[in-house]
Amino acid sequence: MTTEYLALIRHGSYINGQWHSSDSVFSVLDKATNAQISVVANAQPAQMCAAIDAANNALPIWSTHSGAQRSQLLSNWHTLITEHREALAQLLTREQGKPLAEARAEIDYGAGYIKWFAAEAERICGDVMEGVNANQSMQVVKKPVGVVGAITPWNFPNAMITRKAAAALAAGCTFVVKPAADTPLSALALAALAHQAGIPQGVLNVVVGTDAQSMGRELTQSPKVAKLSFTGSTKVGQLLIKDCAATVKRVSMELGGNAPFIVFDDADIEAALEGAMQAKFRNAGQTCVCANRFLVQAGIADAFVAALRDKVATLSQGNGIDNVDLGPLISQQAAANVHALVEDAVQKGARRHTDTTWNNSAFYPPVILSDISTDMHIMHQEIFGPVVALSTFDTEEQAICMANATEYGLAAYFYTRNYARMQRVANALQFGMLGMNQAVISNPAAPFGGVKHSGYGREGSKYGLDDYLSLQYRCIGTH
Ligand SMILES: NC(=O)c1ccc[n+]([C@@H]2O[C@H](COP(=O)([O-])OP(=O)(O)OC[C@H]3O[C@@H](n4cnc5c(N)ncnc54)[C@H](O)[C@@H]3O)[C@@H](O)[C@H]2O)c1
Ligand SMILES: O=C[C@H](O)CS(=O)(=O)O
Repeated sequence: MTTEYLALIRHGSYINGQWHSSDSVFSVLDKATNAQISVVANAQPAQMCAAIDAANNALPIWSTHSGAQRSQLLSNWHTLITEHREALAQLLTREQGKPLAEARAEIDYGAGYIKWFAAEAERICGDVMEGVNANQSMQVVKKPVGVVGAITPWNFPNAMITRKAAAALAAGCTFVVKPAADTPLSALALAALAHQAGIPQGVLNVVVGTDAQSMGRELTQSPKVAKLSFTGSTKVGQLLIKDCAATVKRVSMELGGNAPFIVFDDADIEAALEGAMQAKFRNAGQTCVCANRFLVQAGIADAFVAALRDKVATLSQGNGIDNVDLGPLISQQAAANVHALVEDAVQKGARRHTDTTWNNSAFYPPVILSDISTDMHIMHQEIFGPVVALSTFDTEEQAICMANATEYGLAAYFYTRNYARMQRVANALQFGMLGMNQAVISNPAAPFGGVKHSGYGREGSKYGLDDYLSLQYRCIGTH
């Protein structure tokens, strides 16, 4: 298997159907062992420029492909990804750290977006309408926006690319992506399989390197790039939005989150506990939709914490390539950031319910804290680690107010068996996605995205193509 996943890697950027070397290289490390997996050519801004030119030159060819032809090529890509699922998953686990079972699930999830948009490519429809007078008819035609630039994060190095690329290519756009320097190999493996699938040169380009700022600037400032699709932190998203203003680009922003996980005293507690484990510990807490703030009704809080502690105690932690529940965080520094949030909370009065200690490595142990208050940083920042931060509430109104008290608005979760309460709370929560007695909510058929500082635009679902299409209105004189 090792040879297979290594065979998927090409050691440089994929531009215009060719693999590019560079004057310098950077190492990609196994996140569990810190051993070097591979070295990769470190792209320079000029190579990002070349990728943008390649995508621009490929536009006429690609947009003359019919929807059915684009669909077939996307289906070929999907088939190859599925055939190489295990090799892709092992590669992903090594460069990102997540347990192999989660990596396999991510490959399936990412491939699911390609399958979804292969079908959508054949369903791009406009409108034909009667004119407002006898000698007139009107048409609305959907057209690809053009060259799409994308910048993606390290926490889902496969699915965050396919979630964008599949929609862009289905719409008839061409695509240039800069993945995170921590996890370039999954992106390059996707490029290798896209090449094998017959996706024409220049249609999909992957530019890997460590100089994110310079390469990002090429994307935001090039007049040839019609749209920028970003997934990452809100802080970086805000910078990119500003930088795209000069060329009036369309932007999609999938940004940070601060998800509340509300448990009412009329909830199915066992279901809520299972949901809490799913919503908190996936990818060791490093997902944008992870439960970040647990809000539990006061009367059941002690029992909930005790039962959750018992479940957390069963979690295994270690090298993701083994059969563990929690892998390492993306870096030792990431673990230190999580620890700083825990220490701040404890110093300000939070109560610790786990006797784990951090050994200063990238492996951060699961922690449960209660008595969290609003003066603690952990209440307001993405934890991005396996830490439960729990507060209590008395009334439904208080729970809603606490849940909405954040600048973020990506995902929120709540558990109740009272139908009227379910409707009231759903209507009151200011988030793009709700898990109602459900903790795993992401799938290709769903419109994934947020509001407020979690961004805008939707990925997946029947709405997912809208971000890559523009409308042309045609008023036709029939005299
Ligand atoms: N909403 C979503 O769908 C979603 C999905 C995954 C991750 N995220 C968010 O992403 C963050 C974690 O990922 P991360 O640490 O990679 O985020 P990040 O914002 O630090 O980096 C994301 C990408 O942006 C690039 N980048 C960083 N600074 C840049 C700059 N100045 N100019 C251009 N590009 C730049 C990085 O190289 C990376 O490719 C969290 O906030 C998480 O919530 C959101
Ligand atoms: O971290 C962000 C991802 O979008 C999470 S999910 O896999 O889409 O739920």
